Amino acid sequence: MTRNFFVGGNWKMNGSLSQVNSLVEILNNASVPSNTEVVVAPPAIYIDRVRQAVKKEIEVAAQNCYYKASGAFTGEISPEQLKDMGINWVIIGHSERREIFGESDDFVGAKTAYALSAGLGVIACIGEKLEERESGKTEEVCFRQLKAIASHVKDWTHVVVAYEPVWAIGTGKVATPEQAQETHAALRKWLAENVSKEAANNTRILYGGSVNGKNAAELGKKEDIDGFLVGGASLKPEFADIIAASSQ
Ligand SMILES: O=C[C@H](O)COP(=O)(O)O
Repeated sequence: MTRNFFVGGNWKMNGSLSQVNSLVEILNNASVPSNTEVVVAPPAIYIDRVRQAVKKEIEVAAQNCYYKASGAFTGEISPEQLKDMGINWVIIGHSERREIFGESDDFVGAKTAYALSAGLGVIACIGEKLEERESGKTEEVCFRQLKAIASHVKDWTHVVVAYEPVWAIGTGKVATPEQAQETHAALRKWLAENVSKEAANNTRILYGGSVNGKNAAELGKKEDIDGFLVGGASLKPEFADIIAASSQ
């Protein structure tokens, strides 16, 4: 099974209207290899503008959503509303949502299942903190987070897993290709043993954490690294190099 490469750009809470327009221009000029899916996640207020302005080869994602269709949930956006606006992807369970906004493993699992049932593809994020890696708990933490998703989600066809070690996010401390590969392989083995062989073979596992135009190609060569979830560098022209790296 060939897993198509997947490059996600998570803009987080960055950008102004004029910066968003410049980023769209960069994206529209970027060449997207035929084996690569590119999905960018602007702040919610700019999602529709980006969707309308960006070329069709590039999809747009939300950075978060809730797990109800509608109702008194101030500040939230439903998966149904995203679909209504032509959005087909959402990022769920980013470590910033988990850490800053207190999202639990179970909440992340429930939101993932609901978003899938509404027809969205989900980029489901997992990853360990520095102290967890240093105490040898990387796999334990990642497996716990995956298990919470698997307890809600049976069909993984539209799930993309993003492994983002928290210590590598926004720090410039990228995991080495070997470190990332080791964890990705363990995650795939976990999927084979706990979900299905099909899910293990087909599910894209992205690496996220200080990916840039220089390190992307080496990381992307590793067998179990199927793409990236990029933060800071997705706000720069070098994002086009990261997209291109997938074909090297
Ligand atoms: O969602 C993206 C990750 O948090 C990675 O962010 P970064 O590339 O700025 O380290």
